Amino acid sequence: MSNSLSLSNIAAATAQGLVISQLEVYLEQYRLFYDLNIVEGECLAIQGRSGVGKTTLLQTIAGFERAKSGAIYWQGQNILQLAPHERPVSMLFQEHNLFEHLSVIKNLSLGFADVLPKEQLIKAAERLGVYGQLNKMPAELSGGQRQRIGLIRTLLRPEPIILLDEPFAELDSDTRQIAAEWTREVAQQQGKTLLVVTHQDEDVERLADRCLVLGD
Ligand SMILES: Nc1ncnc2c1ncn2[C@@H]1O[C@H](COP(=O)(O)OP(=O)(O)OP(=O)(O)O)[C@@H](O)[C@H]1O
Repeated sequence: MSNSLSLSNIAAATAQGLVISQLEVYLEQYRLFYDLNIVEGECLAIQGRSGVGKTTLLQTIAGFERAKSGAIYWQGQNILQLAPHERPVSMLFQEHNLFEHLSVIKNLSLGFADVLPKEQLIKAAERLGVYGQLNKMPAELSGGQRQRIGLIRTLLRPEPIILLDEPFAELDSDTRQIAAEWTREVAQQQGKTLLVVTHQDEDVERLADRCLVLGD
């Protein structure tokens, strides 16, 4: 099943009265207000000036910041009271994504309760140019290599909602394109619902079904 729903598909389905599964976010946090709906399987890019509240939105959906008030519905259930590890969410932060005392491959295996999707991990590492780093410690990696390892782990974990906070910021333009296209492909194949904070319009074009520009 392809979960890459175009907006026209969504409009058509809605017109036919079909129930569309959504992530619904109604939040008050600090002095910020959020009201957004994201269809399951959609990729939403989030932009806006520095300080407008992009990271706060992702951190609150993931449960790392406690909302002042509101609700977050996923498939009809309010997940706002759940602890971060209980939420159906996998998040890539701007930094601090790897455990320093664990090798890269051990970092990658975190979050897989059953079997590590080793073949998938190796394919991803090859595609993103970090295969040679798998047996190293995080301290031996460059910022861009760390970012790609974090991206692979975040995308391949089983949670259906993926939050990426400036995931390509440390990558050169060629690697950025490869990483964005890989992200899009995996998200589509696995039916992930993706929220991506980015300052780059090219990421929006490569990845997103829709772009939300947060304003004051
Ligand atoms: N713990 C906190 N307590 C009070 N206000 C906070 C806290 N954390 C963030 N804020 C405020 O929330 C607002 C949004 O910050 P946030 O980091 O989400 O912005 P952003 O859009 O992600 O910025 P950038 O593009 O620079 O990363 C800012 O005005 C910030 O001062």
